[in-house]
Amino acid sequence: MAEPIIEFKEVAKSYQRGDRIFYALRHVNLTIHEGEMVVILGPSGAGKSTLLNLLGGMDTATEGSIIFEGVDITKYNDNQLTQYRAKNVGVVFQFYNLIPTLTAYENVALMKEIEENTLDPKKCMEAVGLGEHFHQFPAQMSGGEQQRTSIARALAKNPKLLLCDEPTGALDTETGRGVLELLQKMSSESRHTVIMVTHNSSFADIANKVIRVKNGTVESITINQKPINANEVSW
Ligand SMILES: Nc1ncnc2c1ncn2[C@@H]1O[C@H](COP(=O)(O)OP(=O)(O)OP(=O)(O)O)[C@@H](O)[C@H]1O
Repeated sequence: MAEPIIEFKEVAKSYQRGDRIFYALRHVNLTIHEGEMVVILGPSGAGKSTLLNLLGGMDTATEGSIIFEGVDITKYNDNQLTQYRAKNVGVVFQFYNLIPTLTAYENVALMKEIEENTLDPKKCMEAVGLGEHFHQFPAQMSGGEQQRTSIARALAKNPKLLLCDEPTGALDTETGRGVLELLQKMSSESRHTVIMVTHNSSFADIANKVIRVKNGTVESITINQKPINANEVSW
């Protein structure tokens, strides 16, 4: 069994709403192992994005501990949290978030300007099957190609955690399946820990671990002994 990469112990995230405290998440206990493909499922407003943001150090917990490789990141100050994100976390969004005035290659290569120890942008683009598209601007690419570019950009950081928020949400089934296959390959072959938030319960079948979130709590965590290949998933 691989080592746990991240653990949540009694984690909560609350907000003050008027004179009340509102919990976006509470009593969250979970363990994610290196190289796992994890799917976080749940209805709108359940707390999925909150969970993803806490995993990525993009938000801070109000209670509990988040242990990454043995260190409690809830104790980090802003600088340490920035370092945590820079070194360990890549994010893929539903609407790609590419810079429209840069080519696909430049969008990926931009990481070199911002982060240390990045991977060769050319190799990252080839890894996602975009070897032929270096010089195209986002507007000249299909949705699937843009999402592959945004995955290549996230991979250029060589992140331990690859966090994906509805990565197929703007894509048709066939193209979405290609993106899921790529993400599954990232976890099984390159040992990236891939954590994906989705509304789509069919994606549970491709994950090693499925975390179901409802009304701000983790309703269940299930392990798939035999995840199906992403090219077989239908929705
Ligand atoms: N900054 C904030 N201030 C106050 N409440 C917030 C804040 N961020 C999130 N919430 C609340 O926390 C709850 C969970 O939100 P979250 O975005 O995590 O849900 P979600 O499961 O990702 O939903 P969706 O699928 O619609 O994106 C919601 O009720 C939301 O209104």
